[in-house]
Amino acid sequence: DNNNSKVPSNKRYLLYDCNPGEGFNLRRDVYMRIANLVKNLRERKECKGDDWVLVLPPWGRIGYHWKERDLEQSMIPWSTFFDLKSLNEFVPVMEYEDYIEEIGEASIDELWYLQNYAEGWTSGVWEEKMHERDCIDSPVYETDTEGKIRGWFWGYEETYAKKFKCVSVQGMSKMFVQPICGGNTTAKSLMLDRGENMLHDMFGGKNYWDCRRSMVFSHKLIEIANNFRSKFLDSNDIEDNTVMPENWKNHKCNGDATGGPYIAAHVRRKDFLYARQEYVPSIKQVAKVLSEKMKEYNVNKVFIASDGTKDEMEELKSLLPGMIMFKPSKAELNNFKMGGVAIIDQILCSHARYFMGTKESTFSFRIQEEREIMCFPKHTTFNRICADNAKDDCEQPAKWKIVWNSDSEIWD
Ligand SMILES: C[C@@H]1O[C@H](OP(=O)(O)OP(=O)(O)OC[C@H]2O[C@@H](n3cnc4c(=O)[nH]c(N)nc43)[C@H](O)[C@@H]2O)[C@@H](O)[C@H](O)[C@@H]1O
Repeated sequence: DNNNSKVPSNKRYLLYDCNPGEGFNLRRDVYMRIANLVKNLRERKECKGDDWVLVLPPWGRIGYHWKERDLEQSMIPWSTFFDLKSLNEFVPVMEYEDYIEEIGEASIDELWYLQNYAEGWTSGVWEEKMHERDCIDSPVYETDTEGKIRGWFWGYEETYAKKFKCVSVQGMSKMFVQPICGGNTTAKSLMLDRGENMLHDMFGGKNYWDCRRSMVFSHKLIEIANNFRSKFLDSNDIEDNTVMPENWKNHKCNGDATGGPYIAAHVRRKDFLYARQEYVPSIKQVAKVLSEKMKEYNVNKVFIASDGTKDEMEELKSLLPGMIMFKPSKAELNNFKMGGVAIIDQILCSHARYFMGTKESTFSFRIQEEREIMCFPKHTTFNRICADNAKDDCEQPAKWKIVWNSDSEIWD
Protein backbone atom coordinates (compact mmCIF):
# COMPACT_ATOMS: atom_id res chain seq x y z
CA ASP A 1 0.00 0.00 0.00
CA ASN A 2 1.60 3.24 -1.18
CA ASN A 3 -0.82 5.48 0.65
CA ASN A 4 0.82 8.59 1.89
CA SER A 5 1.53 8.27 5.60
CA LYS A 6 0.91 11.98 6.14
CA VAL A 7 -2.81 11.41 5.59
CA PRO A 8 -4.62 10.86 8.92
CA SER A 9 -5.84 7.28 9.27
CA ASN A 10 -9.50 8.25 9.57
CA LYS A 11 -9.51 10.34 6.39
CA ARG A 12 -11.49 8.75 3.53
CA TYR A 13 -12.25 9.93 0.03
CA LEU A 14 -15.44 9.54 -2.00
CA LEU A 15 -15.06 9.98 -5.75
CA TYR A 16 -17.77 9.65 -8.38
CA ASP A 17 -18.56 10.04 -12.05
CA CYS A 18 -21.61 9.95 -14.32
CA ASN A 19 -22.63 8.41 -17.60
CA PRO A 20 -20.60 10.34 -20.22
CA GLY A 21 -23.84 11.32 -22.03
CA GLU A 22 -25.20 13.35 -19.11
CA GLY A 23 -25.20 17.11 -19.55
CA PHE A 24 -23.93 19.83 -17.24
CA ASN A 25 -27.06 20.58 -15.25
CA LEU A 26 -28.04 16.99 -14.62
CA ARG A 27 -24.50 16.49 -13.31
CA ARG A 28 -25.01 19.37 -10.92
CA ASP A 29 -27.98 17.43 -9.56
CA VAL A 30 -25.91 14.24 -9.15
CA TYR A 31 -23.31 16.27 -7.23
CA MET A 32 -26.03 17.11 -4.71
CA ARG A 33 -26.95 13.45 -4.18
CA ILE A 34 -23.28 12.55 -3.62
CA ALA A 35 -22.70 15.56 -1.34
CA ASN A 36 -25.64 14.46 0.79
CA LEU A 37 -24.19 10.96 0.96
CA VAL A 38 -20.87 12.41 2.16
CA LYS A 39 -22.77 14.44 4.77
CA ASN A 40 -24.39 11.22 5.97
CA LEU A 41 -21.08 9.33 5.98
CA ARG A 42 -19.62 12.07 8.16
CA GLU A 43 -22.53 12.16 10.58
CA ARG A 44 -23.87 8.63 10.95
CA LYS A 45 -22.74 6.61 13.97
CA GLU A 46 -21.89 3.46 12.02
CA CYS A 47 -19.27 5.47 10.09
CA LYS A 48 -17.35 5.95 13.36
CA GLY A 49 -16.44 9.55 12.78
CA ASP A 50 -14.38 8.91 9.65
CA ASP A 51 -13.41 12.14 7.96
CA TRP A 52 -15.03 11.65 4.54
CA VAL A 53 -14.16 14.15 1.81
CA LEU A 54 -15.84 14.50 -1.58
CA VAL A 55 -13.36 14.49 -4.47
CA LEU A 56 -14.75 16.60 -7.32
CA PRO A 57 -14.75 14.88 -10.74
CA PRO A 58 -12.99 17.12 -13.29
CA TRP A 59 -15.16 18.42 -16.13
CA GLY A 60 -14.56 17.45 -19.75
CA ARG A 61 -16.34 16.99 -23.07
CA ILE A 62 -19.60 15.92 -21.49
CA GLY A 63 -23.03 15.27 -22.97
CA TYR A 64 -23.93 16.14 -26.55
CA HIS A 65 -23.16 19.80 -26.15
CA TRP A 66 -19.56 20.25 -25.07
CA LYS A 67 -17.99 18.91 -28.24
CA GLU A 68 -16.59 22.07 -29.88
CA ARG A 69 -13.76 20.88 -32.07
CA ASP A 70 -11.54 23.92 -31.62
CA LEU A 71 -12.00 24.27 -27.86
CA GLU A 72 -9.80 22.37 -25.43
CA GLN A 73 -12.11 20.95 -22.76
CA SER A 74 -10.60 18.38 -20.44
CA MET A 75 -9.44 18.16 -16.84
CA ILE A 76 -11.37 21.31 -16.01
CA PRO A 77 -11.33 21.89 -12.24
CA TRP A 78 -14.54 22.73 -10.39
CA SER A 79 -13.14 26.13 -9.41
CA THR A 80 -13.61 27.24 -13.04
CA PHE A 81 -17.36 27.09 -12.46
CA PHE A 82 -18.02 27.11 -8.71
CA ASP A 83 -16.75 28.80 -5.56
CA LEU A 84 -15.03 26.02 -3.62
CA LYS A 85 -15.16 27.91 -0.36
CA SER A 86 -18.96 27.94 -0.59
CA LEU A 87 -19.14 24.24 -1.53
CA ASN A 88 -16.94 23.49 1.47
CA GLU A 89 -19.48 25.08 3.78
CA PHE A 90 -21.80 22.15 3.09
CA VAL A 91 -19.34 19.21 3.06
CA PRO A 92 -15.55 19.12 2.65
CA VAL A 93 -14.65 18.90 -1.02
CA MET A 94 -11.37 18.84 -2.91
CA GLU A 95 -10.23 18.97 -6.52
CA TYR A 96 -9.06 15.69 -8.09
CA GLU A 97 -5.50 16.96 -8.59
CA ASP A 98 -5.25 17.89 -4.92
CA TYR A 99 -6.42 14.39 -4.06
CA ILE A 100 -3.62 12.79 -6.12
CA GLU A 101 -1.13 15.07 -4.49
CA GLU A 102 -2.44 14.38 -1.02
CA ILE A 103 -2.39 10.59 -1.26
CA GLY A 104 0.82 10.64 -3.28
CA GLU A 105 -0.30 8.44 -6.18
CA ALA A 106 -2.88 8.50 -8.98
CA SER A 107 -4.97 5.62 -7.73
CA ILE A 108 -8.33 4.75 -6.25
CA ASP A 109 -8.71 1.82 -3.84
CA GLU A 110 -12.12 0.61 -4.95
CA LEU A 111 -14.43 1.35 -7.83
CA TRP A 112 -18.12 0.46 -7.76
CA TYR A 113 -19.93 0.65 -11.08
CA LEU A 114 -23.56 1.37 -10.24
CA GLN A 115 -26.21 -0.24 -12.42
CA ASN A 116 -29.87 -1.24 -12.31
CA TYR A 117 -31.15 -4.74 -11.70
CA ALA A 118 -30.99 -6.95 -14.80
CA GLU A 119 -34.37 -8.42 -13.89
CA GLY A 120 -36.06 -5.04 -13.35
CA TRP A 121 -38.74 -4.67 -10.66
CA THR A 122 -39.68 -8.31 -10.24
CA SER A 123 -42.04 -7.89 -7.34
CA GLY A 124 -43.90 -5.07 -9.05
CA VAL A 125 -43.41 -2.84 -6.00
CA TRP A 126 -40.53 -0.48 -5.64
CA GLU A 127 -38.22 -1.33 -2.81
CA GLU A 128 -34.81 -0.05 -1.80
CA LYS A 129 -32.08 -2.59 -2.44
CA MET A 130 -28.42 -2.94 -3.33
CA HIS A 131 -26.36 -6.03 -4.29
CA GLU A 132 -23.02 -6.87 -5.82
CA ARG A 133 -23.91 -8.39 -9.21
CA ASP A 134 -22.41 -9.37 -12.54
CA CYS A 135 -21.96 -6.39 -14.80
CA ILE A 136 -24.88 -5.86 -17.16
CA ASP A 137 -23.11 -3.58 -19.67
CA SER A 138 -19.90 -4.75 -21.25
CA PRO A 139 -17.28 -3.37 -18.89
CA VAL A 140 -15.86 0.08 -19.60
CA TYR A 141 -12.88 -0.76 -17.40
CA GLU A 142 -10.14 -3.29 -18.11
CA THR A 143 -7.51 -4.94 -15.95
CA ASP A 144 -3.99 -4.49 -17.31
CA THR A 145 -1.09 -6.97 -17.04
CA GLU A 146 -0.12 -5.55 -13.64
CA GLY A 147 -3.62 -6.06 -12.30
CA LYS A 148 -4.43 -2.36 -12.40
CA ILE A 149 -7.92 -1.36 -13.42
CA ARG A 150 -7.77 1.07 -16.32
CA GLY A 151 -10.44 3.16 -17.94
CA TRP A 152 -11.60 6.73 -18.35
CA PHE A 153 -10.59 8.79 -15.33
CA TRP A 154 -11.32 12.27 -16.71
CA GLY A 155 -8.31 12.11 -19.03
CA TYR A 156 -5.77 11.37 -16.29
CA GLU A 157 -4.14 8.43 -18.02
CA GLU A 158 -1.92 7.41 -15.12
CA THR A 159 -4.93 6.95 -12.82
CA TYR A 160 -6.04 3.42 -12.05
CA ALA A 161 -8.24 1.61 -9.54
CA LYS A 162 -7.18 -1.35 -7.43
CA LYS A 163 -10.51 -3.20 -7.14
CA PHE A 164 -13.63 -3.16 -9.26
CA LYS A 165 -17.16 -4.44 -8.94
CA CYS A 166 -20.59 -3.88 -10.42
CA VAL A 167 -23.28 -3.03 -7.89
CA SER A 168 -26.99 -3.13 -8.67
CA VAL A 169 -28.88 -0.38 -6.88
CA GLN A 170 -32.40 0.80 -6.50
CA GLY A 171 -32.63 3.51 -3.91
CA MET A 172 -31.59 6.74 -2.36
CA SER A 173 -28.21 8.02 -1.33
CA LYS A 174 -28.81 7.14 2.34
CA MET A 175 -28.98 3.47 1.40
CA PHE A 176 -25.24 3.62 0.60
CA VAL A 177 -24.26 4.42 4.18
CA GLN A 178 -24.58 0.84 5.47
CA PRO A 179 -22.63 -0.84 2.63
CA ILE A 180 -19.88 1.77 2.84
CA CYS A 181 -19.59 1.96 6.64
CA GLY A 182 -20.91 -1.44 7.67
CA GLY A 183 -17.80 -3.48 6.94
CA ASN A 184 -18.31 -4.24 3.22
CA THR A 185 -15.31 -2.11 2.40
CA THR A 186 -12.35 -0.65 4.21
CA ALA A 187 -11.21 1.27 1.13
CA LYS A 188 -9.68 4.60 1.96
CA SER A 189 -10.80 5.90 -1.38
CA LEU A 190 -14.01 4.72 -3.00
CA MET A 191 -15.33 5.77 -6.38
CA LEU A 192 -18.97 5.39 -7.42
CA ASP A 193 -19.22 5.45 -11.20
CA ARG A 194 -22.61 6.03 -12.87
CA GLY A 195 -23.55 8.12 -9.85
CA GLU A 196 -26.79 9.15 -11.55
CA ASN A 197 -28.18 5.74 -10.54
CA MET A 198 -28.40 6.98 -6.96
CA LEU A 199 -31.52 8.96 -6.07
CA HIS A 200 -31.99 11.98 -3.80
CA ASP A 201 -32.74 11.26 -0.13
CA MET A 202 -35.13 14.08 0.29
CA PHE A 203 -35.77 15.89 -2.93
CA GLY A 204 -36.74 19.40 -2.00
CA GLY A 205 -35.96 19.08 1.73
CA LYS A 206 -33.69 21.17 3.94
CA ASN A 207 -30.48 19.28 3.05
CA TYR A 208 -31.37 19.51 -0.61
CA TRP A 209 -31.69 23.26 -0.44
CA ASP A 210 -28.68 23.81 1.81
CA CYS A 211 -26.56 21.87 -0.66
CA ARG A 212 -28.12 23.72 -3.58
CA ARG A 213 -27.45 27.07 -1.94
CA SER A 214 -23.81 26.08 -1.38
CA MET A 215 -23.32 25.76 -5.15
CA VAL A 216 -22.32 29.39 -5.55
CA PHE A 217 -20.83 30.21 -8.95
CA SER A 218 -17.19 31.24 -9.31
CA HIS A 219 -16.68 34.91 -8.53
CA LYS A 220 -15.08 35.53 -11.92
CA LEU A 221 -18.20 34.33 -13.72
CA ILE A 222 -20.46 36.37 -11.45
CA GLU A 223 -18.34 39.44 -12.18
CA ILE A 224 -18.60 38.99 -15.96
CA ALA A 225 -22.35 38.53 -15.69
CA ASN A 226 -22.68 41.56 -13.43
CA ASN A 227 -20.74 43.75 -15.86
CA PHE A 228 -23.00 42.59 -18.66
CA ARG A 229 -26.08 43.31 -16.55
CA SER A 230 -25.01 46.84 -15.80
CA LYS A 231 -23.83 47.58 -19.35
CA PHE A 232 -26.69 46.10 -21.40
CA LEU A 233 -29.61 45.42 -19.07
CA ASP A 234 -29.67 48.36 -16.60
CA SER A 235 -29.52 45.79 -13.85
CA ASN A 236 -27.60 45.69 -10.57
CA ASP A 237 -28.05 43.87 -7.28
CA ILE A 238 -28.90 46.87 -5.15
CA GLU A 239 -31.71 48.16 -7.36
CA ASP A 240 -32.90 44.64 -8.19
CA ASN A 241 -32.93 43.62 -4.50
CA THR A 242 -30.72 40.59 -5.20
CA VAL A 243 -27.74 41.32 -2.93
CA MET A 244 -26.31 38.03 -1.60
CA PRO A 245 -24.09 37.79 1.51
CA GLU A 246 -20.46 36.52 1.40
CA ASN A 247 -21.54 33.29 3.05
CA TRP A 248 -24.67 31.60 1.68
CA LYS A 249 -25.48 30.39 5.19
CA ASN A 250 -26.22 33.97 6.23
CA HIS A 251 -28.72 34.57 3.47
CA LYS A 252 -32.35 35.26 4.27
CA CYS A 253 -35.11 36.82 2.21
CA ASN A 254 -35.56 40.53 2.76
CA GLY A 255 -38.76 41.01 0.86
CA ASP A 256 -39.16 39.98 -2.75
CA ALA A 257 -36.42 40.31 -5.34
CA THR A 258 -37.57 42.57 -8.20
CA GLY A 259 -34.87 41.78 -10.78
CA GLY A 260 -33.63 44.03 -13.55
CA PRO A 261 -35.89 45.86 -16.04
CA TYR A 262 -35.92 42.99 -18.56
CA ILE A 263 -37.55 39.62 -18.99
CA ALA A 264 -35.63 36.45 -19.89
CA ALA A 265 -36.18 33.05 -21.45
CA HIS A 266 -34.25 29.83 -21.78
CA VAL A 267 -34.97 28.56 -25.27
CA ARG A 268 -33.68 24.98 -25.40
CA ARG A 269 -33.37 23.69 -28.99
CA LYS A 270 -30.92 21.09 -30.43
CA ASP A 271 -31.89 17.54 -29.32
CA PHE A 272 -35.10 18.82 -27.68
CA LEU A 273 -36.48 19.58 -31.17
CA TYR A 274 -36.64 15.82 -31.69
CA ALA A 275 -36.77 14.31 -28.22
CA ARG A 276 -39.40 16.72 -26.85
CA GLN A 277 -41.02 17.68 -30.13
CA GLU A 278 -44.55 18.15 -28.82
CA TYR A 279 -43.45 20.64 -26.15
CA VAL A 280 -40.97 22.78 -28.06
CA PRO A 281 -42.38 26.05 -29.40
CA SER A 282 -41.43 27.35 -32.85
CA ILE A 283 -39.23 30.45 -33.04
CA LYS A 284 -42.30 32.43 -34.16
CA GLN A 285 -44.23 31.26 -31.13
CA VAL A 286 -41.32 32.16 -28.81
CA ALA A 287 -41.26 35.68 -30.30
CA LYS A 288 -45.04 36.08 -29.99
CA VAL A 289 -45.22 34.99 -26.36
CA LEU A 290 -42.21 37.03 -25.28
CA SER A 291 -43.46 40.21 -27.02
CA GLU A 292 -46.69 39.91 -25.07
CA LYS A 293 -44.80 39.41 -21.81
CA MET A 294 -42.59 42.42 -22.51
CA LYS A 295 -45.72 44.53 -22.81
CA GLU A 296 -47.19 43.04 -19.67
CA TYR A 297 -44.00 43.76 -17.71
CA ASN A 298 -43.50 47.11 -19.39
CA VAL A 299 -39.90 46.44 -20.47
CA ASN A 300 -38.21 46.77 -23.84
CA LYS A 301 -35.47 44.18 -23.35
CA VAL A 302 -35.59 40.39 -23.36
CA PHE A 303 -32.53 38.31 -22.55
CA ILE A 304 -32.32 34.99 -24.41
CA ALA A 305 -30.24 32.00 -23.36
CA SER A 306 -30.26 29.27 -25.96
CA ASP A 307 -28.38 26.38 -27.52
CA GLY A 308 -30.11 27.18 -30.81
CA THR A 309 -28.33 27.67 -34.11
CA LYS A 310 -27.17 31.02 -35.46
CA ASP A 311 -30.01 30.92 -37.99
CA GLU A 312 -32.61 30.28 -35.31
CA MET A 313 -31.31 33.16 -33.22
CA GLU A 314 -31.23 35.51 -36.22
CA GLU A 315 -34.83 34.65 -36.98
CA LEU A 316 -35.77 35.29 -33.36
CA LYS A 317 -33.94 38.62 -33.30
CA SER A 318 -35.75 39.74 -36.47
CA LEU A 319 -39.09 39.07 -34.78
CA LEU A 320 -38.01 40.38 -31.38
CA PRO A 321 -35.89 43.53 -31.79
CA GLY A 322 -35.44 43.98 -28.03
CA MET A 323 -33.62 40.64 -27.83
CA ILE A 324 -30.21 40.50 -26.11
CA MET A 325 -27.81 37.57 -25.91
CA PHE A 326 -24.46 37.05 -24.21
CA LYS A 327 -21.72 36.26 -26.73
CA PRO A 328 -18.37 35.33 -25.16
CA SER A 329 -15.16 36.62 -26.65
CA LYS A 330 -12.70 33.99 -27.89
CA ALA A 331 -10.61 34.57 -24.77
CA GLU A 332 -13.61 34.23 -22.46
CA LEU A 333 -14.61 30.97 -24.16
CA ASN A 334 -11.06 29.64 -23.81
CA ASN A 335 -10.94 30.57 -20.14
CA PHE A 336 -14.39 29.60 -19.02
CA LYS A 337 -15.37 26.95 -21.58
CA MET A 338 -18.94 25.99 -22.49
CA GLY A 339 -19.78 25.52 -18.81
CA GLY A 340 -18.76 29.05 -17.90
CA VAL A 341 -20.84 30.50 -20.71
CA ALA A 342 -23.80 28.34 -19.64
CA ILE A 343 -23.45 29.72 -16.09
CA ILE A 344 -23.26 33.33 -17.30
CA ASP A 345 -26.45 32.71 -19.31
CA GLN A 346 -28.05 31.25 -16.19
CA ILE A 347 -27.03 34.19 -14.01
CA LEU A 348 -28.46 36.61 -16.56
CA CYS A 349 -31.75 34.69 -16.78
CA SER A 350 -32.00 34.43 -13.03
CA HIS A 351 -31.80 38.21 -12.47
CA ALA A 352 -34.64 39.09 -14.84
CA ARG A 353 -37.95 40.52 -13.65
CA TYR A 354 -39.76 37.59 -15.22
CA PHE A 355 -38.48 34.25 -16.53
CA MET A 356 -39.77 31.56 -18.90
CA GLY A 357 -38.00 28.21 -19.26
CA THR A 358 -38.19 25.07 -21.37
CA LYS A 359 -40.22 22.10 -20.19
CA GLU A 360 -38.10 19.29 -18.66
CA SER A 361 -34.76 21.01 -19.19
CA THR A 362 -32.46 20.77 -16.17
CA PHE A 363 -30.78 23.93 -17.51
CA SER A 364 -34.08 25.76 -16.88
CA PHE A 365 -34.57 24.03 -13.50
CA ARG A 366 -31.23 25.34 -12.22
CA ILE A 367 -32.27 28.89 -13.20
CA GLN A 368 -35.57 28.47 -11.38
CA GLU A 369 -33.76 27.29 -8.25
CA GLU A 370 -31.40 30.23 -8.46
CA ARG A 371 -34.37 32.60 -8.56
CA GLU A 372 -36.04 30.77 -5.70
CA ILE A 373 -32.86 31.22 -3.64
CA MET A 374 -32.78 34.94 -4.49
CA CYS A 375 -36.39 35.36 -3.25
CA PHE A 376 -38.21 36.08 -6.51
CA PRO A 377 -42.00 35.74 -6.32
CA LYS A 378 -42.93 32.31 -7.68
CA HIS A 379 -45.19 33.55 -10.46
CA THR A 380 -42.18 35.32 -12.04
CA THR A 381 -40.14 32.10 -12.08
CA PHE A 382 -42.10 28.92 -12.75
CA ASN A 383 -43.22 29.58 -16.30
CA ARG A 384 -42.57 28.10 -19.68
CA ILE A 385 -43.34 28.96 -23.28
CA CYS A 386 -45.91 26.56 -24.61
CA ALA A 387 -45.63 24.91 -28.00
CA ASP A 388 -47.82 26.18 -30.82
CA ASN A 389 -49.70 22.93 -31.37
CA ALA A 390 -52.74 21.64 -29.59
CA LYS A 391 -50.97 18.51 -28.32
CA ASP A 392 -49.18 20.56 -25.68
CA ASP A 393 -51.33 20.72 -22.54
CA CYS A 394 -49.15 23.62 -21.50
CA GLU A 395 -48.84 22.51 -17.92
CA GLN A 396 -46.58 24.98 -16.09
CA PRO A 397 -43.53 23.85 -14.09
CA ALA A 398 -43.98 22.65 -10.52
CA LYS A 399 -43.43 25.46 -8.04
CA TRP A 400 -40.61 24.25 -5.82
CA LYS A 401 -40.61 25.92 -2.46
CA ILE A 402 -37.27 26.55 -0.84
CA VAL A 403 -36.88 25.05 2.64
CA TRP A 404 -34.83 27.28 4.92
CA ASN A 405 -35.31 25.60 8.31
CA SER A 406 -34.77 22.10 9.52
CA ASP A 407 -37.58 19.81 8.42
CA SER A 408 -38.59 16.39 9.66
CA GLU A 409 -36.29 13.94 7.91
CA ILE A 410 -38.87 11.26 7.42
CA TRP A 411 -36.33 8.59 6.39
CA ASP A 412 -34.22 8.98 9.52
C1 LIG B 1 -32.39 15.11 -23.38
C2 LIG B 1 -31.50 15.43 -22.21
O1 LIG B 1 -31.26 16.80 -22.17
C3 LIG B 1 -30.50 17.25 -21.10
O2 LIG B 1 -30.33 18.64 -21.26
P1 LIG B 1 -30.90 19.74 -20.28
O3 LIG B 1 -31.66 19.08 -19.20
O4 LIG B 1 -31.58 20.78 -21.07
O5 LIG B 1 -29.62 20.50 -19.69
P2 LIG B 1 -28.12 20.11 -19.49
O6 LIG B 1 -27.97 18.86 -18.74
O7 LIG B 1 -27.42 21.24 -18.93
O8 LIG B 1 -27.54 19.90 -20.95
C4 LIG B 1 -27.67 20.89 -21.90
C5 LIG B 1 -26.31 21.48 -22.33
O9 LIG B 1 -26.63 22.33 -23.41
C6 LIG B 1 -26.03 23.58 -23.31
N1 LIG B 1 -27.09 24.58 -23.26
C7 LIG B 1 -28.43 24.38 -23.27
N2 LIG B 1 -29.08 25.54 -23.24
C8 LIG B 1 -28.15 26.51 -23.18
C9 LIG B 1 -28.20 27.93 -23.11
O10 LIG B 1 -29.26 28.54 -23.08
N3 LIG B 1 -27.03 28.59 -23.05
C10 LIG B 1 -25.83 27.94 -23.06
N4 LIG B 1 -24.72 28.67 -22.97
N5 LIG B 1 -25.75 26.60 -23.14
C11 LIG B 1 -26.89 25.89 -23.21
C12 LIG B 1 -25.20 23.58 -22.06
O11 LIG B 1 -23.86 23.42 -22.43
C13 LIG B 1 -25.66 22.38 -21.27
O12 LIG B 1 -24.56 21.79 -20.72
C14 LIG B 1 -29.17 16.55 -21.12
O13 LIG B 1 -28.45 16.84 -19.97
C15 LIG B 1 -29.34 15.08 -21.14
O14 LIG B 1 -28.09 14.47 -21.26
C16 LIG B 1 -30.22 14.66 -22.27
O15 LIG B 1 -29.55 14.91 -23.48
